[in-house]
Amino acid sequence: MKNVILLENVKKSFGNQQVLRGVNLHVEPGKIVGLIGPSGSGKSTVIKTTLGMEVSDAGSAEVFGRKLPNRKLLSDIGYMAQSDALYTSLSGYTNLDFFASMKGIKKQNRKSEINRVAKVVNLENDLSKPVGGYSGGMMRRLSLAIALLDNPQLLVLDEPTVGIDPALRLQIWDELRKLSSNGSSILITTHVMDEAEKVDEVALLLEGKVMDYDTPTELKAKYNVKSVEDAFLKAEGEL
Ligand SMILES: Nc1ncnc2c1ncn2[C@@H]1O[C@H](COP(=O)(O)OP(=O)(O)OP(=O)(O)O)[C@@H](O)[C@H]1O
Repeated sequence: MKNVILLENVKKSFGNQQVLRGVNLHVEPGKIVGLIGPSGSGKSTVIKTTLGMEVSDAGSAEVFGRKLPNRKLLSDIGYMAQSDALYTSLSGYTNLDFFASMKGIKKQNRKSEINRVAKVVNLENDLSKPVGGYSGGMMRRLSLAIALLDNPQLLVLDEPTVGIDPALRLQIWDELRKLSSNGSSILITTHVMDEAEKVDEVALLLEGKVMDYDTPTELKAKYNVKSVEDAFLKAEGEL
């Protein structure tokens, strides 16, 4: 399979606001693709139409060569939404255990897998606490740990590092890189521009389209700037 994600000419309006005006995007196996764009440009909408959570008005969206939603494929995808979908009255451990069982991880393997993902996000000492008492950053970390369960073939992460300290961010990026070197693909949205330097390909979402798609190095060369942030600003016409 050439592309794990393939979006062709995807269009989406909400009422009379056209948010996506013909989005083309692909994610190849083992690649980390960063989707960046101004607030409100439609990054989450791209993700939701990819995963079949929003129905597009036109165009096609395929994951692993299939249209979503598709129950069978869902267990191969780790998705982290922008807002946390957690059971706040339950402990971190029980949340992880619930999602681990949803993903079909066998009971005898769950404990070690839960401890592994909790360690990646530094939550191993907070697992017995109820999630309702977690800080915002801790909830983001727990959501990310849930997405990482069972080393999915595809990770789709919507702003995963908001509210996460720089040191832990580095640790998380190490884990994402490890996953991708083992063949997993990752589509990630971010506002943190130094994270956009770490991806394999950057997709610039502007005016409802992917205006540019290239490696960070090529993008910087093309716009003759020193950072992805400046390339982004130049593409936006702000530099
Ligand atoms: N379900 C919906 N109903 C109506 N409007 C929506 C809906 N979902 C998104 N929108 C609108 O579509 C636009 C794009 O939203 P989206 O959340 O995709 O942007 P984003 O690039 O992810 O933004 P941010 O970076 O701020 O998270 C916004 O103007 C938003 O108000």
